[in-house]
Amino acid sequence: MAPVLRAHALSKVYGHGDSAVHALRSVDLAVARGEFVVLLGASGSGKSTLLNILGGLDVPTSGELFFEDQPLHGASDETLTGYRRAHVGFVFQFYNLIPSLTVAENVALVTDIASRPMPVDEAVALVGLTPRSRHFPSQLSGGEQQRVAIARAIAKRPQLLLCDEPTGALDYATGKLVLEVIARINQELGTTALVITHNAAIAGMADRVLRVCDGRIASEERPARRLTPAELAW
Ligand SMILES: Nc1ncnc2c1ncn2[C@@H]1O[C@H](COP(=O)(O)OP(=O)(O)OP(=O)(O)O)[C@@H](O)[C@H]1O
Repeated sequence: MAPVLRAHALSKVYGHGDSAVHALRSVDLAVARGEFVVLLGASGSGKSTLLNILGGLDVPTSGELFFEDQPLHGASDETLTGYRRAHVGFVFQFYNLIPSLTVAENVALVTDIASRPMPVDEAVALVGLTPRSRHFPSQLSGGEQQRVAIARAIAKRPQLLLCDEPTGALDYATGKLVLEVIARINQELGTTALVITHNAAIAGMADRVLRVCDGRIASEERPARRLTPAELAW
């Protein structure tokens, strides 16, 4: 099957001259539809830069990037906004929920503007928060707030779920619950998932693990069997 994302010789340089930072150095990558990819790597290795470019939040300095057959390199801001809106759900370390809106209302913000969203209740149920649907973010734990952020990201039925350190602010047990939700969405909805983490143990959940080092994909491995988050230990 054709990859959903294809990058060729993707490079990103921030700044100029002596102060130039080579955040990505000629990255080649193809991501299969429905794949669960974990990105590991030291701080500053280029993981977020890569994820942001794949998600149309940032643009490469050079190289090519395709979503299905659509070129994203050299695309206008308008095209990138349309790409993100239609196809990409983002989850970040901090949940970025609107404090004055309930769980359901936070999710509805997205479903109101999406073209073929799932019902809000369905998105909230997928992350296991139906009983908390009318609660406000301040009434929820960190892990629950992150699950609301995931519900919001997937409610528009994106092709891609891009997660940058989704468990970075959570304790062990809570982080696992959040990862279980991401794994379930990947498997039940077939959403292609890319997850950045500092936590090598999470890699056992993946179809493929990419190690990013100094702006390059230094190695990749495909675990023989995908573990469930419950089987992970760290
Ligand atoms: N807007 C920017 N301007 C200048 N340099 C940047 C910018 N964004 C990132 N960088 C630099 O690019 C390099 C890669 O950063 P990036 O955030 O992609 O790394 P990372 O692997 O995600 O790190 P972390 O795990 O700490 O989030 C770093 O040296 C960083 O300082």
